Amino acid sequence: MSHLRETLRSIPSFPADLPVFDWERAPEQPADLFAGWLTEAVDAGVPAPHAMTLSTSEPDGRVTARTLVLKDIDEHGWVFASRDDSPKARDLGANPFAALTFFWPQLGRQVRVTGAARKGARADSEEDFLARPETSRAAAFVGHQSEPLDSPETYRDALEDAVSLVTRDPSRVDRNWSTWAVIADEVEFWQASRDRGHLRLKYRLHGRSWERGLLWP
Ligand SMILES: Cc1cc2nc3c(=O)[nH]c(=O)nc-3n(C[C@H](O)[C@H](O)[C@H](O)COP(=O)(O)O)c2cc1C
Repeated sequence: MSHLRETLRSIPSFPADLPVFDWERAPEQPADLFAGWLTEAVDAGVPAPHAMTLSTSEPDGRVTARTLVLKDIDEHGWVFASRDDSPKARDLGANPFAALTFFWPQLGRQVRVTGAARKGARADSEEDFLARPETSRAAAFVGHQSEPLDSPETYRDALEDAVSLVTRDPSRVDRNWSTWAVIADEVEFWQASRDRGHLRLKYRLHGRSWERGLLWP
């Protein structure tokens, strides 16, 4: 057996002490259960508990995924922000369906959110942009996200120019920055159990109300 395979087999996926998921008393709205689990992840000290995997599909059906941070859950859904000229935004322009995956290992929990992503109002995108730290705003102004780069120096020079732009004009907004909301039609909560009696509770939107039921783990 290779050393790597041996190492991988020896790693436990979850700690011994896990919360018990009282699924029968789960709230009617998946967003409420999600907010509770996210708060517990924050309280448990899970690093970057707001980090999530966003999966999209390219026009030819190839699937791509990357990590983003969750910005909010509002009346539309699970909100993230990115550039309009990024590959993910192009994917969503061609096929709005997306999936978000959260994993909070210390609690043995995974949440999967699926639905169509819709671009937020311009005012929301501008508000989100201006709430970002100065260096993040500057990085956005650099642009070219995901395009080939010839050297780190080229990027650093462009970033330096963008930092001075932001310093000179702190209220300047990048019109290419947008928020998006994944309007969930399915949300699945997965709770690990030490004795492998894992629980999966799936919410499905039927018309305007959510139905929920267990899935075989
Ligand atoms: C922890 C973490 C958080 C990130 N948050 C964001 C984000 O909120 N928005 C964003 O555009 N990219 C974010 N990124 C970078 C993306 O993962 C990705 O590299 C970038 O958006 C380009 O993706 P694309 O080529 O699929 O469009 C984050 C990366 C990490 C590791």
